[in-house]
Amino acid sequence: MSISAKNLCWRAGKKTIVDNVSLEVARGQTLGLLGPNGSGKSSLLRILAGLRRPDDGSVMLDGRDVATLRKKALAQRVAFVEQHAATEANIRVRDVVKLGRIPHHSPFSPWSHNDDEIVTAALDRVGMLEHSEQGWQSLSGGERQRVHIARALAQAPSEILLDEPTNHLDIHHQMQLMRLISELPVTSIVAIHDLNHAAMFCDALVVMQKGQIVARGTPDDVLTEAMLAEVFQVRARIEISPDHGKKHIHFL
Ligand SMILES: Nc1ncnc2c1ncn2[C@@H]1O[C@H](COP(=O)(O)OP(=O)(O)OP(=O)(O)O)[C@@H](O)[C@H]1O
Repeated sequence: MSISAKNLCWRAGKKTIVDNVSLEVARGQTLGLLGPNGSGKSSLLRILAGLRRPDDGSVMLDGRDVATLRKKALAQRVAFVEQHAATEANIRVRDVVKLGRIPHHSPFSPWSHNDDEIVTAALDRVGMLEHSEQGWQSLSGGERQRVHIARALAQAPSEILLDEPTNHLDIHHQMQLMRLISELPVTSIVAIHDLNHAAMFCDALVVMQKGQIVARGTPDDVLTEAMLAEVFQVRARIEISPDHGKKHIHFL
């Protein structure tokens, strides 16, 4: 397995935020992480990214415990796009994306033409190449989000974790980004609220509720009217879309 977690628990005070979570994602697969607000998705992603030590359990990358990896080695393979990622300084868009190359350099390895090409390709993939020279502070919310994703791509990760990456994006860019994530030859775990996008773009889904995994499997298996009623407290009618052949949810 590319990334796996075994019996993860994380507590804040007396509250158990992530409660005995185990999961596995095969190389190149896209796992969607669903759940109501406050169900523990961001907390779980932070643990999987190695930013937070679990109180119990372990995260493995290709069978190796991340707790044994040095920070730099972890950053060379795992990229994380956080929900409220902030960049304070007013640096150019291109320089923000260049930050993604830092884990691949040492004080003795100079910036190379290859790095430039990787940064250019990452900007191009999110449609931000023409904004390369623009200052960060002048970008719109959606443009900033796309630059954060370009930075993660420039990191050339083998695993990418994204916390609600389509926040701030218009529908065209939401679709473009979800398609990009699903087509990347990279293992992806993406926290997502749009259940129709989850059906269209994810290989597998995990549903969280109160810190626990309450459903898992293919989108076809997981997205049921009963699950939506139970976990999200909404009434819905689900059909197979005649257009893309995946489940499509009509909220009632
Ligand atoms: N450091 C912390 N201390 C105390 N409680 C916390 C801490 N971090 C998160 N929580 C709580 O843990 C729960 C899960 O939060 P988390 O952000 O992981 O949920 P989420 O599923 O990502 O939610 P959303 O969909 O709203 O982004 C929430 O009730 C939150 O208030």
